[in-house]
Amino acid sequence: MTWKDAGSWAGRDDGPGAQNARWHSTIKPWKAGEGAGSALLGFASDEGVRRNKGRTGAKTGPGALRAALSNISLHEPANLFDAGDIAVEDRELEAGQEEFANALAGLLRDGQFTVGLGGGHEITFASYSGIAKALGADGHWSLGCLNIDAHFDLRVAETASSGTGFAQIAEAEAAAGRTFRYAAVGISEASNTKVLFDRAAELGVQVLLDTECHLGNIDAVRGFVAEFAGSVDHLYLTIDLDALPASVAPGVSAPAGYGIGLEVVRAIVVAASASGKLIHADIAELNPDFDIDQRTARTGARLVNDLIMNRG
Ligand SMILES: N=CN[C@@H](CCC(=O)O)C(=O)O
Ligand SMILES: [Mn+2]
Ligand SMILES: [Mn+2]
Repeated sequence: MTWKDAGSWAGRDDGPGAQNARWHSTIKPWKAGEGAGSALLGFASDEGVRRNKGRTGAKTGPGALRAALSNISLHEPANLFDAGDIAVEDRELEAGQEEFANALAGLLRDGQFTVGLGGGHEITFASYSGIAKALGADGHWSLGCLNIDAHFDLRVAETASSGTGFAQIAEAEAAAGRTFRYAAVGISEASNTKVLFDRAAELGVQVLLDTECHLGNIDAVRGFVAEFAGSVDHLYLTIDLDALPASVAPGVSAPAGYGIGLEVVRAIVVAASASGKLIHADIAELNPDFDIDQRTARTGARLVNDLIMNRG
């Protein structure tokens, strides 16, 4: 790991002290044993998106998220660490996922709450693998995977991609003798074939459709998250930015024609964070090449901030 993209941590300076704190003036490079806090770990990859025939460019997502986080004001004391990036080079996705998993497990063992900065949604299997390593691969723990996404990412294919993450997790959980626990929120009927809906039903996936995720239904949405979190030992939250409307999140591989509103996504994120079960979260699919005026990066950064600052 390297303290790459350190140049991303720069911004407005209104003076010293906690009253003027922002991310860029607070965050430090991570070193083991410096106390529990929240640690960022980037996954500079879009190989999964390339394999899934999407629009590449997400590998510069971690740096763009750091740049958008930099100026966000901090109203409470926070122990923030940056553990750098794991970069996927030369189409070596599986090796990169393994490297990310090892680095993540080290951060979790050090007592950090961790946030992965994607990268394509192939970060999901890397995140899951790191959590499993930290918890003990053969253990009897239960992990709930909560995905905010327009897509199930349950594709079954010869090679891993940004669209196969939860099928890979289902297989790994079955091999370890555990039950696959997956809740997907924001799923679009228009963007997932019947094959994928049938696979989700076979795997017992709990689903909230995009059309159900609106402010008029917010209590039910919060209840869905709380109930899912209450049913597992540990919760892993993954946010695919293509769950949001294309007007809010244009900088993704597959912009949403419908999408769920930011108020609802934030309510889900805060409910997950406040559940007391959240062990790790990540944010995926930011593609700065297609962003407009940092819209998607700023939205993603705000969600990362609110996730970390609302921990239960
Ligand atoms: N990360 C997942 N992506 C979607 C991509 C859909 C698309 O490119 O239209 C999926 O595989 O279903
Ligand atoms: Mn998606
Ligand atoms: Mn996805």
